[in-house]
Amino acid sequence: MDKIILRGGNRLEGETQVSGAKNAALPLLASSLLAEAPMYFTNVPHLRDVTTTIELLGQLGAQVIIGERMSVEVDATEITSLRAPYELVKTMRASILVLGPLLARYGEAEVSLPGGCAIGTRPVNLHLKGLEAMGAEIEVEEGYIKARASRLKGARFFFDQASVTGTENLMMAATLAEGTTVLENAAREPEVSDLAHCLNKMGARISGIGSDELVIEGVDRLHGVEHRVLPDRIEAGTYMAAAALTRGDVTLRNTDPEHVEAVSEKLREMGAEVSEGGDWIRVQMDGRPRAVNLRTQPYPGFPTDMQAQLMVLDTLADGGATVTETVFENRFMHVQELQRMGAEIELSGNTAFVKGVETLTGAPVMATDLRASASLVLAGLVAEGESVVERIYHIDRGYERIEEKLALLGADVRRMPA
Ligand SMILES: CC(=O)N[C@H]1[C@@H](OP(=O)(O)OP(=O)(O)OC[C@H]2O[C@@H](n3ccc(=O)[nH]c3=O)[C@H](O)[C@@H]2O)O[C@H](CO)[C@@H](O)[C@@H]1O
Ligand SMILES: C=C(OP(=O)(O)O)C(=O)O
Repeated sequence: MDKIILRGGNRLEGETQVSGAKNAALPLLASSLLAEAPMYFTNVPHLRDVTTTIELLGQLGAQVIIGERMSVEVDATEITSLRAPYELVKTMRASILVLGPLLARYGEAEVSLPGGCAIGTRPVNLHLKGLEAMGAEIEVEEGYIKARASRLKGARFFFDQASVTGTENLMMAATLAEGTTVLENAAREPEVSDLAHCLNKMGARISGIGSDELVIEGVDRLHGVEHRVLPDRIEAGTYMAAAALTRGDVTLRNTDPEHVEAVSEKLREMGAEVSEGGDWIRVQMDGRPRAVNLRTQPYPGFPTDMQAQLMVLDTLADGGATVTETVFENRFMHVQELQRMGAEIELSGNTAFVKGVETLTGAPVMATDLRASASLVLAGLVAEGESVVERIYHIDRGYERIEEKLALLGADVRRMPA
């Protein structure tokens, strides 16, 4: 397994390009299953989860062509299978996103249950309940969700817990249902809106985009379109944190400042200067961060996918702070590893109490989740001596060439192949 080796202490300076968003690309690729003609996506990030999705679409019988400059064409007009196998779903929970489209277009789907993962149990009960409300018959047998519906019917569905992929799955299913679907307490994440805009270009009739109530009038068919994947706000946030942590000066291009506002606000409270224009953000920092409390919330609140990375700033802050995780029950895998690097953190339930220290020290570390691993890379940028971050395949799920981008900004970092 590849490792990332870092020597801490370099200040990050310069510019980097933000890639397309993983969490937008995955549902967009799945939406190709709804179209009666090929879909063409640009700004698709080169990530392990994207490759897994392409492999899954290929197994279903879609023709996928990977073009130049991160473009991907998906022709799902002649599907040969309606089954998403465990072998692929277990490596990427977002495979559940093929359920809604397959059921809506073909009246049948068999998708492996994703199961839990490092950050919690992560049930899909709301995806299933919503599809049942739309008339689907669903059975769970031998670890597979088996769903059938001759034609889905529009329904009113309330999410008792806002769910990002749940909203995306039901929204995609509803586009081809008979009648109108209303999704209440829908997720408002920008990736949900990006998908909704793409579906409308394909001929869907979705209103309320960006709000917590989506109204979807079903149509008979959707056509193929071209769509550019929106920039990755979590990748952007991670480089913003890296800039602040190393007391650097970094400008991010191809990004949307509005989508990272909650992170920018926290970094400003910590003492960074964050300036922004139409599609760029600059983060400058001098001196030690101030300790700042963090509490994760659905969008537009502070994202759970940035909790681990900003906690690293608190470990080096002047003062103490609490970090409260409200979205997932067990998203503190980074804590033990940060402690091994000298951080002073105490965990109690869903809250971490972080007391800032003067320095972290390099160590061999690893995590079994994407953002926890990213936070360890950030810690390695400032820790004294050498840090070795193992199990880098988790990072490759969500960060494109992280070591190259960081090295171009001045970090002492390299990947050691297995
Ligand atoms: C591919 C993708 O877009 N992944 C993102 C998506 O994950 P994902 O869509 O899986 O996360 P959800 O928004 O569904 O999860 C939010 C909360 O709802 C709960 N829940 C969810 C569905 C369900 O049927 N029942 C239920 O109880 C979950 O356990 C969790 O506590 O949103 C998360 C929250 O912003 C992010 O961390 C992930 O990066
Ligand atoms: C939790 C994440 O992703 P996923 O939902 O794909 O596991 C993430 O991107 O941080």
